[in-house]
Amino acid sequence: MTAQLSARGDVAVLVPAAGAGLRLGPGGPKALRLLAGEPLLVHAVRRVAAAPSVRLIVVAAPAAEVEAVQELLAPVAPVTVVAGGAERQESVALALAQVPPDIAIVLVHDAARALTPPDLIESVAAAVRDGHPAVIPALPVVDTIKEVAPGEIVLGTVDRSVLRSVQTPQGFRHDVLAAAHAAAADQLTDDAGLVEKAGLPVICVPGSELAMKITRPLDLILAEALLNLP
Ligand SMILES: Nc1ccn([C@@H]2O[C@H](COP(=O)(O)OP(=O)(O)OP(=O)(O)O)[C@@H](O)[C@H]2O)c(=O)n1
Ligand SMILES: C[C@](O)(CO)[C@H](O)COP(=O)(O)O
Repeated sequence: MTAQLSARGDVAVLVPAAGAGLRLGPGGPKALRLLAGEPLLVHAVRRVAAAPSVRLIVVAAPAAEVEAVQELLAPVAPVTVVAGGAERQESVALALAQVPPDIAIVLVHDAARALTPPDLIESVAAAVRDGHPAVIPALPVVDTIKEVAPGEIVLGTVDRSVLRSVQTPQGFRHDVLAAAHAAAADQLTDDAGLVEKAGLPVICVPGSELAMKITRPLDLILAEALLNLP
């Protein structure tokens, strides 16, 4: 059954899904790879659509797959699909252009974080609603981190107590995200980085292990196990 989005919601969620998935290995665009018989993008969008604050979902699909993705998602939720760009940041900018000015909060997600629970989406949106211009879900770093020089020469050990592993969805005041993208000079790996460069505060809220990014082949096996959790 197609989910209904809330007409009174104040949140748009952008779902960049145009990546090749090179680290996952051969098998086509990552967002269309199957997890328990369904594409990762379907898992991701179903969970986004289940978050009560969401009024609009915009997916950036691989350019050759726009129509296929529209058909794939039609039974899942009402979704706007655009062609993505060569880099994640470009895909986000192309999706952001579809968000009307009356939507106050924009969340930027990854199709690759297919099992992200709706309550994480709500907690990020709530922190933006509470007055934070930029909010990112994050987890403590569990490994010891070394800084290395070329040749894998260890230069030193980084104090991991001040490090966080950052997830999506990352939430922003709409005007803040739009200005950050308009001013972007480099391709960064996340949207909060653009806001940091603009000198605005970014805060972390607790992330979720379920919001893991499916990146390498073992991640698909882990995700399948997570899906089967009671
Ligand atoms: N040009 C791009 C590159 C990435 N993404 C999306 O950004 C998210 C996070 O990127 P990542 O997990 O790195 O995906 P890929 O770029 O596909 O992976 P890889 O780097 O292994 O090729 C994914 O949902 C991916 O589809 C995108 O929309 N457009
Ligand atoms: C946005 C992100 O998921 C936050 O951790 C991450 O930066 C995406 O990086 P990738 O190299 O495109 O996977």
